[in-house]
Amino acid sequence: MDDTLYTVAQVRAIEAGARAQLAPGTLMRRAGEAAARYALELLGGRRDLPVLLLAGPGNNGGDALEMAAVLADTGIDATVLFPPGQRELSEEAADAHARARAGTVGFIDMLPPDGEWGLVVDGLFGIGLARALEGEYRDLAALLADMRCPVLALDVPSGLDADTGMPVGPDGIAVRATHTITFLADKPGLHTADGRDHAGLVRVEALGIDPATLPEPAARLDSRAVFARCLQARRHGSHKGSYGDVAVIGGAEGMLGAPLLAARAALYAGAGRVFAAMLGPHPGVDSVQPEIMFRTAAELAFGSRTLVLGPGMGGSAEAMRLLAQALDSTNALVLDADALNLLAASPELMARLARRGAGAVLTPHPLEAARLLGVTAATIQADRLAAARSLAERTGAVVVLKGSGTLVGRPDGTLLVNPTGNPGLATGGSGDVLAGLCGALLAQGWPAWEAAAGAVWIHGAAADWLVEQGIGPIGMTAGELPAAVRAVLNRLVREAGAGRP
Ligand SMILES: NC(=O)C1=CN([C@@H]2O[C@H](COP(=O)(O)OP(=O)(O)OC[C@H]3O[C@@H](n4cnc5c(N)ncnc54)[C@H](O)[C@@H]3O)[C@@H](O)[C@H]2O)[C@@H](O)CC1
Ligand SMILES: [K+]
Repeated sequence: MDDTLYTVAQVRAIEAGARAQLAPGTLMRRAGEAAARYALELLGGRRDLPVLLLAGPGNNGGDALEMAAVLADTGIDATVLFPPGQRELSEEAADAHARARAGTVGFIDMLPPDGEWGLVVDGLFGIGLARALEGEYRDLAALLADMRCPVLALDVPSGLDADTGMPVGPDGIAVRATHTITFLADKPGLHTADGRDHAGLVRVEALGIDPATLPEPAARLDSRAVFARCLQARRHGSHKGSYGDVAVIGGAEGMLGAPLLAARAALYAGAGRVFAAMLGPHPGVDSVQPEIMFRTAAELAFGSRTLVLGPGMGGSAEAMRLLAQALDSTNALVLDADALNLLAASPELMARLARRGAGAVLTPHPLEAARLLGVTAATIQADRLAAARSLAERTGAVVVLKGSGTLVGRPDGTLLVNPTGNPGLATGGSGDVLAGLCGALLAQGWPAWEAAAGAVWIHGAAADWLVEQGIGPIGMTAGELPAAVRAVLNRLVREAGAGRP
């Protein structure tokens, strides 16, 4: 699977390189043909269903015109909505326009109120959108939300920034497509922030460009290939000591749930032994999961345990002392929730984190990331990739920026965008499960990068597995995730070892 993601600037450079070697209009023709093939697929091969194509003023509109001409040639009733006043077409878009006019394509300049379509195609704007959708374009984008048929976006859902996954411009809106066929290369904005909601299912169409000639991508999609080498089948001759200890440090008074969820996740993800080291009073035993060993945080010997700090930890002086001690240790660390808030409030602790070098994974949600960088959560969301990069660089840690299309970044600028998961994870405690899962993978010897990438992918895949069984997304609980994580992890290990005797 091609997992590469390119910025708009990179795509423009790839385009310029390709154009120089091809006859004029070749890329647009290929884009139109590929989109028409995909449309036929989405129509289930039926040629009796009418297709509406919205064509904008730029080359994205040119793609739509080219596509309309191809669809009409195959006998499909294709209608192009080409808003009036768009007369400054590029040469290739003008050619596409002429081809569509010469065939049986119908042209309209207003959306009929009673139109019934088998498919609607969004060819208003692609990567050339320079400001928020306004006027009739905005109205059209909004109208597409009410379509009862599939909506196929060409290249990028109109209005969406392909770099960031946010609508372009203040108060901008973007088309919500069910499918997107994106040209030349995949783009990060289709997979993070609001991107997944707007793009739907993404198909990449390389337009005949050999992927081997592409430059180093700005980011990649997270996939099992990133952590495949860590998926080891268990040896018969092993014992609990072979799989590491995880100690979850948290649970200030009244905040027992978070560390328990993290501890259960660590157990179900295969840690040899799991400790819950509580700052506040604790029950002594978890009757649901009696395998978890309770300790008072102040008395916990760190030893060589993997430490998961933060779930329900609070902001006490004791919490701060434990965090400082952990930062000064050489133990593998996951820092979550309150540990991140403490870090954000203390330049001194931040300096210790930066000094310690590798071996720490930070798992902020956008608000925690905002506190760490001293900005607002809206600023983080406005460019999640930049935020994840900047946090990883400043802290020297592997950073997991949570949210739709979770990002995993490391200090050298390498960035992953996670494609698994669903809105069922938008529930209290799912972050605690992620932290515990990541801790368990570290405890089993996975390096920080693989552990973070693996935890994020598996956590999302576990939620997807639950949804497949009718458990969520509405009402999925964090407590249901650890068993699903276990199922996914075992399946991955089985599949990685398939073929071995
Ligand atoms: N990059 C490539 O190699 C290829 C690009 N193709 C298509 O071309 C697209 C890029 O084409 P363009 O650069 O022409 O860009 P777009 O088609 O995305 O739009 C740019 C046009 O819209 C106008 N515009 C920008 N923002 C506006 C706004 N808010 N309201 C009204 N008008 C606005 C601009 O003045 C310009 O005329 C790609 O997304 C893709 O669909 C394809 O033809 C295939 C090859
Ligand atoms: K579009």
